[in-house]
Amino acid sequence: MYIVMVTPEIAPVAKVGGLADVVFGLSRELEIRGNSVEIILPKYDCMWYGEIFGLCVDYDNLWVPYYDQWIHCTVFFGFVHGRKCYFIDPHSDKGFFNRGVFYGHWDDAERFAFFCRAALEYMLKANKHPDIIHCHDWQTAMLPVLLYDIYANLGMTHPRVCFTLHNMKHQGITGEFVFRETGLNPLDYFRADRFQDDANPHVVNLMKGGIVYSNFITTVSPQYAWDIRTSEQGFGMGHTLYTHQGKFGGILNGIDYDVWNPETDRYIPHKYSLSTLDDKYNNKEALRHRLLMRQDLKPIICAIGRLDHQKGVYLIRHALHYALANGWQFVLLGSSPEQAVNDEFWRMKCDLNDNPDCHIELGYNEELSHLIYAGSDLIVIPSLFEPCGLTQMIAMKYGTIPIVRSTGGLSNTVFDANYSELPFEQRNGYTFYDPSNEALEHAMVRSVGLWYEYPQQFRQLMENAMRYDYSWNNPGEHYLKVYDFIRNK
Ligand SMILES: Nc1ncnc2c1ncn2[C@@H]1O[C@H](COP(=O)(O)OP(=O)(O)O[C@H]2O[C@H](CO)[C@@H](O)[C@H](O)[C@H]2O)[C@@H](O)[C@H]1O
Repeated sequence: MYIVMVTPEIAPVAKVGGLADVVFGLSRELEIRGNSVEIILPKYDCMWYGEIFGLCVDYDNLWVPYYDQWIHCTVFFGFVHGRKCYFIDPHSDKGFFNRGVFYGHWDDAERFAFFCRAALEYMLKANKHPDIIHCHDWQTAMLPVLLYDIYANLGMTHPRVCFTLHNMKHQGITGEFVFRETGLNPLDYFRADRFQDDANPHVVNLMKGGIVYSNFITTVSPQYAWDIRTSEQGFGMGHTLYTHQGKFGGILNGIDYDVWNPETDRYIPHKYSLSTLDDKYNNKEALRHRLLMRQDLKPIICAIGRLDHQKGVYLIRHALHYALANGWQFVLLGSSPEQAVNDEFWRMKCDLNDNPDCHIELGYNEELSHLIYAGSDLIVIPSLFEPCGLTQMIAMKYGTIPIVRSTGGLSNTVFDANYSELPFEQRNGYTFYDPSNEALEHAMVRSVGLWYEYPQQFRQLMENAMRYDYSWNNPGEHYLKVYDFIRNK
């Protein structure tokens, strides 16, 4: 099958969050299974160019409609760790993708609507007729309607569109100008059953339009698929998803075991596996050494991720203080797009600077994250909502036990050591439900209690976690079934 991914991110060159990992890992898996996969994304000025190989011009004369003008674009080609990527570079004084950051500008909707039109124009001109176009999140949600309204009439009748929702919190709320910008008639699309937002009839909801016009919609775990249809976690999209539920389903993400594997990880000093698990503790020593923490008989609890409200920032903060108050160790790696949250954690970092049981690293550091996954005993993930979550799956591969709030994908992947109905061999972590300090403390006490009092059982739990297969193998198969299903329609 010939698949084109249209995406705002791909790891590691253009990564803000887990979406980037998913696009990379899924593309790789699909290729391993004999499919042809190409990836189209914007050519951001802030990409990590050192990881793009053989970057060269693929198509220099692409003219993309924009209101009543045309914008000249150049399309570059390059390999990102073996994946075939096409980067669209618009030459406009608006500097669409030359802003030094990926997102966060007032005209984000306009920038990405343009990207959708440019991606289709490029496929048309370069004579690419994929079986499947796979779009990711609101940034690419204009593509299916543009395909249907404009490009099908120009001969692109073959491709079917799969649209994956990674996070319902960001839906691309904007004004009706995006239709005029991309060559669509607002009267046709600014309607209640199409792009009009359900809560505010005066605004356009790009994600909603993507749902209406795609052939199939997926989200990144079965539980989240349920949550967003039936609860406030849908951020107002429940009704639309209910209406389109016949073409909607949840497929659990995978992680890329080529990147996340303690047996081969180039970023950790001591490789290990199930049979050499003792070597994990050398990484614990190395982590403490690197972060100037004290070597002692204490568990290390870590937290890794975006410090976004979604991730339960107040619970992360509490976990840190609670761990230190009990004489355990804590390592935090994270960053926030919000200045106030960053400032708060900087203050905490300064206050705890001399504490030998704690390290706070603010910013994005891929390499350090590997050592933290390998060197920690436990990872805390108290998310208020979590579409899938990759960090718990990565941690388990490294024998690091997750303590999670049971929501979305976390509840599909982490099974409580004490309370799960599964046999002990299938239990792999600790869960709690109530988003309160007390519920979190209870789960932390249970996990650390086992670590101190019953090390053999704790080790058994680590082995259980490491045995789980959260690779792209199963999800890859599921996505191919979805593609086949819509291709034959
Ligand atoms: N400061 C930092 N330094 C280094 N590495 C860092 C880091 N902060 C985060 N990371 C890494 O980024 C990834 C984050 O994965 P998440 O699942 O938490 O993604 P996120 O919430 O962004 O994405 C959304 O999309 C993904 C993919 O669908 C869903 O799993 C998720 O639930 C949804 O919210 C992990 O690989 C983690 O190690």
